[in-house]
Amino acid sequence: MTLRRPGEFVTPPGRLTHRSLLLSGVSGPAGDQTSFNDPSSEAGKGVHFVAPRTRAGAADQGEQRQLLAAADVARTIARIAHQIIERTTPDAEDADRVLLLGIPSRGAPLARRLAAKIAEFSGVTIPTGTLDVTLYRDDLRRRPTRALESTSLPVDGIDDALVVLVDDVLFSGRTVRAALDALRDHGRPRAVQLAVLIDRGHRELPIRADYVGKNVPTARDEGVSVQLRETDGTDAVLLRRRGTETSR
Ligand SMILES: O=P(O)(O)OC[C@H]1O[C@H](OP(=O)(O)OP(=O)(O)O)[C@H](O)[C@@H]1O
Ligand SMILES: O=c1cc[nH]c(=O)[nH]1
Repeated sequence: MTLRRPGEFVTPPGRLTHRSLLLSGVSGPAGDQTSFNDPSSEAGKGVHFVAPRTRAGAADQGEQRQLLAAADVARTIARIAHQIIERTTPDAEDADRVLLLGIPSRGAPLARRLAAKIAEFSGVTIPTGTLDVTLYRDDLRRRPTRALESTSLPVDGIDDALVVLVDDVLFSGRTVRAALDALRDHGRPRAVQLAVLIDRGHRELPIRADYVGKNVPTARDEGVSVQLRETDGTDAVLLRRRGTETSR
């Protein structure tokens, strides 16, 4: 673990090999429409379940199909940013301390982009960070050689904050489940919300997102690939044939 700025803890990628190291090292002081899964919100209705696609869907026409182009990705991120502002009112006097924590790898740049848009639209700068969930995954025995990513929490920690977890794709829900376990080792947020660019359905756990950029009905053997400038050199979302029936 290294200390970047006072109070900011960073677990370097690839350095930790055991969950106990993480625990001792970072327990610090501390559809087609964007949907908003507020149970009280009209906009959220109908987005909690995504019907499975049949195999005769668009991905059958080739090995991959573009679901979102760069401009669509930008618009979708801007829409989610507006929804986070609407729901968390970060500019209100009595607002919760809101934090955006990206789940590596692509959740991290997404969180930063959301924060930039929120600052642009509301004038409020929301602290961002990253949360590595690798050692909290429930498939470590099946895939023991995953590289560790970095955890970098805002200087004031996560206690009593409204933490918005950010990820690119929501599928089985197991990554988010791991993220909730990881969070618990860093503090006790007042509440945790989830923002994802793509919800492709096929949940295996009772988890849903509060902010969804795009619901994409998929077959289980398809794959959604989010590409971002920061990690892939370009912005796009692709639907790919995957050839496996199992989740990761
Ligand atoms: O809901 P789930 O079934 O857990 O799937 C969603 C996760 O899968 C991908 O991550 P992956 O583990 O492939 O790593 P990556 O972010 O480095 O691509 C994606 O970025 C999500 O984090
Ligand atoms: O299709 C999928 C499933 C999980 N994670 C992804 O990034 N894509």
